[in-house]
Amino acid sequence: MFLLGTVKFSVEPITEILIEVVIGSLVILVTWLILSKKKCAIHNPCSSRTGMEVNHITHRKSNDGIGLVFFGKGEKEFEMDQLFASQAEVLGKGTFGCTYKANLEGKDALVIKRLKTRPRAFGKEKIEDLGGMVHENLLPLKAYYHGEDETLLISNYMPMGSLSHFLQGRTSISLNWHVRRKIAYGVARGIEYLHSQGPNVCHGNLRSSNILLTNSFDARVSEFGIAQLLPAESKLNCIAGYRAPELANANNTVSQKTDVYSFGVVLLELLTGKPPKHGVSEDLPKWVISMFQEKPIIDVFDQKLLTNQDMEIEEQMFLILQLAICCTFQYPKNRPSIAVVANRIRDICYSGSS
Ligand SMILES: Nc1ncnc2c1ncn2[C@@H]1O[C@H](COP(=O)(O)OP(=O)(O)OP(=O)(O)O)[C@@H](O)[C@H]1O
Repeated sequence: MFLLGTVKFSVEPITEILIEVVIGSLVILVTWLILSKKKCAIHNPCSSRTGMEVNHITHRKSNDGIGLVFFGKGEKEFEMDQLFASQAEVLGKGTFGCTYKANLEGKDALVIKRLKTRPRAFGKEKIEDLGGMVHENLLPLKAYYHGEDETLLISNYMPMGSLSHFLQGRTSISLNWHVRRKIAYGVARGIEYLHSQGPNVCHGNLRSSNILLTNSFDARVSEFGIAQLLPAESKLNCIAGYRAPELANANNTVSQKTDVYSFGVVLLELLTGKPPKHGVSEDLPKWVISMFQEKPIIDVFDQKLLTNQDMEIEEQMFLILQLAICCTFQYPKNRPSIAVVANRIRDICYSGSS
């Protein structure tokens, strides 16, 4: 059980830790009781265990180190002139700069992120590291442009849009539990892959608008690692609602544990259907805990998930809720690693018959 190994006492306020330990112990007990009834045949919903593509990435660099650089094995698909001449629409202004959709004639649409700050020294090498990260649950970088005045990151446009687009009701499609748990597991595996690249590698800005969906509702996490390209921005990132409490301290920066916190908030969004900032000031994790004290647990869940009265689904939702609470524990050392989280989601959701 993941929690026992991570809980340690220290000089921090003892009451806060005691609350986390009590919640954690309950999680362990209930999880053990429920899962001990289940069989262990694992049905992995994804094609491969690791999700890593077998193709090794080959970087194609411009000769002078400045200009357009493509990742992968494909041919150079376009020139900068074509990109600048294309029809572009603004998708939004995010933490790291403006994002455009570019329609090039006869080609699939592209997304271009124009970084508002120039990456620090060695930024190009770091972008190339990001371009080498390939996993089926990450949206790969297709190319980047590093010019005299600006840096652009280029990826494929995902027509289905983001998870937040679906959860915040901007479409009439309502995601059922099977889709939501697949997204949760996919995101966990994508982040697990990122974290496996080194102890300091993290996403740094995980949120539901950075989880893009394929036509079959598979998750592709975007914007990974940009926070670490632009360290000056890393304080600003992780917008309110997804930001782990320790980032309030000016000495702390994003880390694998702050990713786990943000992932816990995404899990809560999937379970409750509510935005990460619930009400005027209340964070979703706090709202969920306050609901425990006042109402039956079932009232926490998105009512759209409760229409079938399926006991097995409700049991899974309950267990994933407990996991989300562990991910959003106040103290980073009490949070599980993302690898443990991914395994728990697999055990909870895919170890039975469904
Ligand atoms: N490759 C993509 N395909 C489709 N939509 C995308 C793609 N990349 C980003 N978007 C969408 O474009 C919008 C603007 O993205 P942008 O990254 O600028 O802002 P954000 O994700 O809201 O904020 P932040 O950059 O702080 O994470 C978001 O709604 C996002 O979901």
